[in-house]
Amino acid sequence: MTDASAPTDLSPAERAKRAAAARALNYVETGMTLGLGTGSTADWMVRLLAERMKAEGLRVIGVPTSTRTAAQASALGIPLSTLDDAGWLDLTIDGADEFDDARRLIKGGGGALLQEKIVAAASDRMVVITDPSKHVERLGAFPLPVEVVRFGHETTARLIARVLDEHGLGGRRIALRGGPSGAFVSDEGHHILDLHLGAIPEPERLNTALNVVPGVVETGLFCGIASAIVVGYEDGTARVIGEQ
Ligand SMILES: O=C[C@H](O)[C@H](O)[C@H](O)COP(=O)(O)O
Repeated sequence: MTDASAPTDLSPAERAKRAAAARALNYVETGMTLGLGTGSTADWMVRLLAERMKAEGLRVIGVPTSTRTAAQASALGIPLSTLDDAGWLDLTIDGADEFDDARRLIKGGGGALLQEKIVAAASDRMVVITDPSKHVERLGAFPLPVEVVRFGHETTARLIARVLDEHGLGGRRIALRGGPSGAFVSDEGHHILDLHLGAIPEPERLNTALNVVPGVVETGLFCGIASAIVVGYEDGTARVIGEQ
Protein backbone atom coordinates (compact mmCIF):
# COMPACT_ATOMS: atom_id res chain seq x y z
CA MET A 1 0.00 0.00 0.00
CA THR A 2 1.35 3.47 -0.81
CA ASP A 3 1.67 6.07 1.93
CA ALA A 4 -0.47 9.12 1.19
CA SER A 5 1.30 11.10 3.93
CA ALA A 6 4.70 10.91 2.16
CA PRO A 7 6.02 14.31 1.04
CA THR A 8 5.70 14.73 -2.73
CA ASP A 9 9.08 16.43 -3.28
CA LEU A 10 11.30 13.44 -2.38
CA SER A 11 13.72 11.84 -4.84
CA PRO A 12 12.84 8.26 -5.88
CA ALA A 13 15.66 6.92 -3.66
CA GLU A 14 14.37 8.80 -0.61
CA ARG A 15 10.81 7.64 -1.31
CA ALA A 16 12.01 4.02 -1.26
CA LYS A 17 13.90 4.50 2.00
CA ARG A 18 10.91 6.22 3.59
CA ALA A 19 8.57 3.45 2.43
CA ALA A 20 10.79 0.78 4.04
CA ALA A 21 11.05 2.73 7.28
CA ALA A 22 7.30 3.35 7.45
CA ARG A 23 6.52 -0.34 6.86
CA ALA A 24 9.05 -1.48 9.48
CA LEU A 25 7.35 0.65 12.10
CA ASN A 26 4.39 -1.77 11.89
CA TYR A 27 6.55 -4.09 14.00
CA VAL A 28 6.74 -1.53 16.82
CA GLU A 29 4.37 -1.78 19.75
CA THR A 30 3.96 0.50 22.70
CA GLY A 31 6.21 -0.37 25.65
CA MET A 32 8.98 -1.79 23.47
CA THR A 33 12.67 -1.16 23.91
CA LEU A 34 13.92 -0.51 20.43
CA GLY A 35 17.39 -0.55 18.86
CA LEU A 36 17.73 2.47 16.59
CA GLY A 37 19.98 1.87 13.59
CA THR A 38 22.29 4.26 11.79
CA GLY A 39 22.37 5.64 8.24
CA SER A 40 20.14 7.48 5.81
CA THR A 41 17.39 4.81 5.87
CA ALA A 42 17.46 4.50 9.65
CA ASP A 43 17.26 8.29 9.73
CA TRP A 44 13.81 8.02 8.15
CA MET A 45 12.78 5.39 10.67
CA VAL A 46 13.78 7.63 13.60
CA ARG A 47 11.91 10.59 12.11
CA LEU A 48 8.74 8.59 11.45
CA LEU A 49 8.96 6.93 14.86
CA ALA A 50 9.08 10.34 16.56
CA GLU A 51 6.05 11.43 14.49
CA ARG A 52 4.07 8.35 15.54
CA MET A 53 5.02 8.84 19.17
CA LYS A 54 3.66 12.37 19.04
CA ALA A 55 0.58 11.62 16.95
CA GLU A 56 -0.52 8.31 18.47
CA GLY A 57 0.95 8.32 21.98
CA LEU A 58 3.18 5.35 21.09
CA ARG A 59 5.70 4.84 23.92
CA VAL A 60 9.09 3.28 23.31
CA ILE A 61 12.58 3.55 24.71
CA GLY A 62 15.33 3.75 22.12
CA VAL A 63 18.85 2.39 22.25
CA PRO A 64 20.89 4.20 19.59
CA THR A 65 23.64 2.48 17.61
CA SER A 66 25.80 5.59 17.07
CA THR A 67 26.39 9.08 18.38
CA ARG A 68 24.74 10.33 15.18
CA THR A 69 21.50 8.45 15.85
CA ALA A 70 21.61 9.35 19.54
CA ALA A 71 21.77 13.05 18.64
CA GLN A 72 18.94 12.77 16.11
CA ALA A 73 16.66 10.75 18.40
CA SER A 74 17.16 12.94 21.42
CA ALA A 75 16.58 16.10 19.33
CA LEU A 76 13.26 14.56 18.28
CA GLY A 77 12.28 13.80 21.88
CA ILE A 78 12.62 10.00 21.79
CA PRO A 79 13.55 8.74 25.29
CA LEU A 80 16.86 6.88 25.19
CA SER A 81 18.65 4.29 27.27
CA THR A 82 22.05 2.69 27.06
CA LEU A 83 22.27 -0.93 25.96
CA ASP A 84 23.46 -2.07 29.36
CA ASP A 85 20.68 -0.27 31.20
CA ALA A 86 18.11 -1.69 28.78
CA GLY A 87 19.66 -5.17 29.07
CA TRP A 88 17.72 -6.79 26.24
CA LEU A 89 15.78 -5.25 23.36
CA ASP A 90 12.48 -6.26 21.78
CA LEU A 91 13.43 -5.16 18.32
CA THR A 92 16.15 -3.39 16.34
CA ILE A 93 15.44 -1.62 13.07
CA ASP A 94 18.48 -0.78 10.97
CA GLY A 95 19.64 -0.27 7.39
CA ALA A 96 22.14 -2.28 5.34
CA ASP A 97 24.57 -1.76 2.49
CA GLU A 98 23.84 -5.13 0.85
CA PHE A 99 21.56 -8.09 1.46
CA ASP A 100 21.12 -11.49 -0.13
CA ASP A 101 18.27 -14.01 -0.29
CA ALA A 102 19.53 -15.74 2.88
CA ARG A 103 19.05 -12.43 4.78
CA ARG A 104 22.79 -12.02 5.17
CA LEU A 105 24.02 -8.45 5.20
CA ILE A 106 26.98 -6.20 4.72
CA LYS A 107 26.80 -3.22 7.06
CA GLY A 108 29.15 -0.48 8.16
CA GLY A 109 29.19 1.87 5.18
CA GLY A 110 28.59 4.65 7.70
CA GLY A 111 31.11 3.26 10.17
CA ALA A 112 28.63 2.17 12.86
CA LEU A 113 28.88 -1.60 12.41
CA LEU A 114 30.27 -2.45 15.86
CA GLN A 115 27.54 -0.89 17.98
CA GLU A 116 24.98 -2.01 15.38
CA LYS A 117 26.04 -5.64 15.65
CA ILE A 118 26.11 -5.63 19.45
CA VAL A 119 22.66 -4.02 19.63
CA ALA A 120 21.17 -6.36 17.00
CA ALA A 121 22.63 -9.41 18.76
CA ALA A 122 20.94 -8.29 21.99
CA SER A 123 17.50 -8.00 20.36
CA ASP A 124 14.68 -10.49 20.00
CA ARG A 125 14.38 -9.43 16.36
CA MET A 126 16.29 -7.38 13.83
CA VAL A 127 14.29 -5.85 11.00
CA VAL A 128 16.37 -4.45 8.15
CA ILE A 129 15.12 -1.51 6.11
CA THR A 130 16.46 -1.26 2.62
CA ASP A 131 15.70 -0.84 -1.08
CA PRO A 132 16.07 -3.02 -4.19
CA SER A 133 19.41 -1.44 -5.20
CA LYS A 134 21.03 -3.24 -2.26
CA HIS A 135 19.86 -6.72 -3.18
CA VAL A 136 22.65 -8.97 -4.47
CA GLU A 137 23.01 -12.60 -5.54
CA ARG A 138 26.31 -12.75 -3.69
CA LEU A 139 27.55 -10.39 -1.00
CA GLY A 140 30.78 -8.52 -1.66
CA ALA A 141 30.28 -5.95 -4.40
CA PHE A 142 30.04 -3.42 -1.56
CA PRO A 143 33.47 -3.23 0.12
CA LEU A 144 33.33 -5.16 3.39
CA PRO A 145 34.03 -2.88 6.38
CA VAL A 146 36.18 -4.41 9.10
CA GLU A 147 36.69 -2.45 12.32
CA VAL A 148 40.24 -2.75 13.67
CA VAL A 149 42.10 -1.29 16.63
CA ARG A 150 44.34 1.61 15.72
CA PHE A 151 47.47 -0.01 17.16
CA GLY A 152 49.30 -1.89 14.40
CA HIS A 153 46.47 -1.52 11.91
CA GLU A 154 48.81 -1.96 8.94
CA THR A 155 49.98 -5.26 10.39
CA THR A 156 46.36 -6.27 10.99
CA ALA A 157 45.70 -5.52 7.31
CA ARG A 158 48.55 -7.86 6.33
CA LEU A 159 47.14 -10.59 8.58
CA ILE A 160 43.73 -10.06 6.95
CA ALA A 161 45.35 -10.40 3.51
CA ARG A 162 46.60 -13.85 4.56
CA VAL A 163 43.10 -14.86 5.61
CA LEU A 164 41.75 -13.65 2.27
CA ASP A 165 44.39 -15.76 0.49
CA GLU A 166 43.19 -18.84 2.36
CA HIS A 167 39.61 -18.09 1.30
CA GLY A 168 40.37 -17.77 -2.41
CA LEU A 169 40.33 -13.99 -2.22
CA GLY A 170 44.06 -13.36 -2.58
CA GLY A 171 45.26 -10.01 -3.93
CA ARG A 172 42.06 -8.14 -3.13
CA ARG A 173 42.48 -4.48 -2.17
CA ILE A 174 42.31 -3.53 1.49
CA ALA A 175 41.86 0.21 2.03
CA LEU A 176 42.11 2.18 5.26
CA ARG A 177 38.97 4.32 5.38
CA GLY A 178 39.64 8.03 5.54
CA GLY A 179 40.29 11.17 3.59
CA PRO A 180 42.69 14.07 3.34
CA SER A 181 42.12 14.96 7.00
CA GLY A 182 43.21 11.50 8.18
CA ALA A 183 41.91 8.02 8.88
CA PHE A 184 38.28 7.57 9.90
CA VAL A 185 37.80 6.94 13.63
CA SER A 186 34.68 5.08 14.76
CA ASP A 187 32.52 5.90 17.78
CA GLU A 188 34.57 3.33 19.69
CA GLY A 189 37.88 4.90 18.65
CA HIS A 190 38.89 2.35 16.02
CA HIS A 191 39.81 2.48 12.33
CA ILE A 192 37.96 0.76 9.49
CA LEU A 193 39.52 -1.29 6.71
CA ASP A 194 37.36 -1.64 3.59
CA LEU A 195 37.92 -4.99 1.88
CA HIS A 196 37.24 -4.81 -1.86
CA LEU A 197 36.29 -8.43 -2.43
CA GLY A 198 33.93 -8.41 -5.41
CA ALA A 199 32.11 -11.54 -4.22
CA ILE A 200 32.31 -13.47 -0.97
CA PRO A 201 32.00 -17.24 -1.55
CA GLU A 202 31.18 -18.22 2.07
CA PRO A 203 30.23 -15.22 4.22
CA GLU A 204 29.83 -17.17 7.50
CA ARG A 205 33.26 -18.79 7.14
CA LEU A 206 34.95 -15.53 6.22
CA ASN A 207 33.29 -13.72 9.14
CA THR A 208 34.55 -16.35 11.59
CA ALA A 209 38.06 -16.30 10.15
CA LEU A 210 38.35 -12.51 10.16
CA ASN A 211 37.04 -12.22 13.70
CA VAL A 212 39.94 -14.25 15.12
CA VAL A 213 42.64 -12.08 13.54
CA PRO A 214 44.39 -10.15 16.33
CA GLY A 215 43.49 -6.47 15.93
CA VAL A 216 40.11 -7.13 14.31
CA VAL A 217 37.26 -5.89 16.49
CA GLU A 218 34.30 -6.85 14.29
CA THR A 219 33.28 -7.29 10.66
CA GLY A 220 30.35 -5.81 8.78
CA LEU A 221 29.07 -9.29 7.85
CA PHE A 222 25.75 -9.92 9.59
CA CYS A 223 24.84 -13.60 9.10
CA GLY A 224 21.91 -15.24 10.86
CA ILE A 225 20.94 -12.00 12.61
CA ALA A 226 18.19 -10.34 10.52
CA SER A 227 14.76 -11.84 11.04
CA ALA A 228 13.11 -9.77 8.31
CA ILE A 229 14.14 -7.48 5.49
CA VAL A 230 11.75 -4.74 4.46
CA VAL A 231 12.39 -3.59 0.90
CA GLY A 232 10.93 -0.18 0.10
CA TYR A 233 10.11 0.96 -3.43
CA GLU A 234 9.99 4.40 -4.97
CA ASP A 235 6.23 4.14 -5.53
CA GLY A 236 5.85 4.09 -1.73
CA THR A 237 5.12 0.36 -1.41
CA ALA A 238 7.19 -2.12 0.56
CA ARG A 239 7.55 -5.90 0.76
CA VAL A 240 8.83 -8.06 3.57
CA ILE A 241 11.27 -10.94 3.20
CA GLY A 242 11.24 -13.23 6.24
CA GLU A 243 9.16 -12.85 9.41
CA GLN A 244 6.01 -10.83 8.74
O1 LIG B 1 27.42 2.08 9.39
C1 LIG B 1 26.35 2.29 8.86
C2 LIG B 1 25.25 1.35 8.77
O2 LIG B 1 25.62 0.01 8.75
C3 LIG B 1 24.15 1.68 7.78
O3 LIG B 1 23.00 1.05 8.27
C4 LIG B 1 24.41 1.23 6.37
O4 LIG B 1 25.61 1.80 5.92
C5 LIG B 1 23.27 1.61 5.41
O5 LIG B 1 23.15 2.99 5.37
P1 LIG B 1 22.14 3.73 4.40
O6 LIG B 1 20.77 3.44 4.89
O7 LIG B 1 22.52 5.17 4.49
O8 LIG B 1 22.38 3.19 3.02
